[in-house]
Amino acid sequence: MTAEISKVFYGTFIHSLSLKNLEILQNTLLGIDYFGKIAFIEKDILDEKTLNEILFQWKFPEDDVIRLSKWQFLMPGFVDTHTHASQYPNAGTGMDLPLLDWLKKYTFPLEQSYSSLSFAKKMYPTIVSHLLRNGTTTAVYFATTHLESSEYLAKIVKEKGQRGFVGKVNMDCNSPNDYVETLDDSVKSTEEFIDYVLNLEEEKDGSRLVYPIITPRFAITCTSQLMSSIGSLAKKYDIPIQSHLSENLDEIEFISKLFPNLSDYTTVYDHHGLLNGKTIMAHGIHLSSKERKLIKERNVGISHCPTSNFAICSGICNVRQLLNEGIKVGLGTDLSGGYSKSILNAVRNASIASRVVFMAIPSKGNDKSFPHLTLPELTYLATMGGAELVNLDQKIGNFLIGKEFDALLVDPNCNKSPLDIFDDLDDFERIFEKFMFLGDERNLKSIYVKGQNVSGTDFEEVDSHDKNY
Ligand SMILES: O=c1[nH]c(=O)c2nc[nH]c2[nH]1
Ligand SMILES: [Zn+2]
Repeated sequence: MTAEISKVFYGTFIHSLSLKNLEILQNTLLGIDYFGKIAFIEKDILDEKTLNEILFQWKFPEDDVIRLSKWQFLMPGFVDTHTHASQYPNAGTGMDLPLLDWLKKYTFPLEQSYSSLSFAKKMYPTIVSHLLRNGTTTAVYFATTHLESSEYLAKIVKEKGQRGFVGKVNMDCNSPNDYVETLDDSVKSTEEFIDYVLNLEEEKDGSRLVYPIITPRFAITCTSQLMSSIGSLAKKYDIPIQSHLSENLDEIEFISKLFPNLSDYTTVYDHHGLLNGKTIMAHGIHLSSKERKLIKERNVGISHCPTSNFAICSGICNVRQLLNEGIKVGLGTDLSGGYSKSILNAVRNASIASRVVFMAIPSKGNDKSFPHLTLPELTYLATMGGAELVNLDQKIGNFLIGKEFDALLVDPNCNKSPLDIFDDLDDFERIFEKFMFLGDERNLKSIYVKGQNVSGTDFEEVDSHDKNY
């Protein structure tokens, strides 16, 4: 017992041990060291004497313990595995067109505005704050093609204390005349961007919270040469890759015309060296079984973005099938195809999407059980599943000793809470389910990344019935 302890919580912890196993730990004491790592977890502490003995061993003052009040709990922070920070100003608008028309009419013109750094300075701090405030402790961002604005987004993510992957977008064809790069510029500025992000100041333990991610927008807007070149950069710097895959039927048809010698959309990315265990592909709705097999073989993760899929009518991803086939899945908000910045909203729409898939397939025989995504599965996708996609599952995603403490202190009983608790009826499992389906940022009393409370000054104080903090 050598680690110095910086924080100790006592109360209820809810987290995923696996897709099927949601663990609820009550009367639990959890300590965090000065590097933000979980140093100890002691379960079933039912009396003050035992509690004090443990605190004494860890040389931690009893008065400094953060005691959660009745019905409060801590859960792992959310991982948003796919979102476009640049598109936030359009969130909640422009849901009347399918993908390719939507890009042309609404999305490309907005993204072009980020050629101005002062526009980026107005927008990016707001979106990063909103995501954090909604419990997203790790986010995987698309910026735009613009180097300076993309660097600024990475700087803001770092300053606000969020864990993040930031991508400067690459696009050198099939794009508007005023929003397209040359092959050379695209590759050069991407390498400059990587260098900038990798040189942002490290954490006190030498690790980093913000990483660059290679971001070919999608195979429609990238030439073969561009995809191969930035695939090489991903290899050279050993950094992750993100893009879009099989979102919309017109998109897939366009791809087959652009790459007639390659058998399908997934193979296009594979051919250009873009598929590996650090690749995140958004959507993956209309994949053939051959494509799913390749995705599994390459250990690529799929970011399921149901709100976006419903809003711009792209289709409904059969997540159950992906999971059954052993493909990694996380959740994404996909702003602004998706209108909501909250992973809680993605959880709810993932639940609905899975029920729609079930209803669209005529039920067979006597088995009337729903193959919809369950609460433990949805929780896993929003936390551990996301951590797997960003290859941080050994570091974050649940509460195990040695992991970094990325967590949400949830107060289901806060002032103006969107959910009601009935003491005679409810238990922690029901309260947790209510939070996942009814809760919102008002319920998030504190947000921790690597043990630091990042709730910050731009957060409104959430009233509480309890004065322990
Ligand atoms: O949902 C999406 N949002 C985008 O910005 C985009 N670009 C290519 N494909 C895309 N899909
Ligand atoms: Zn997207």
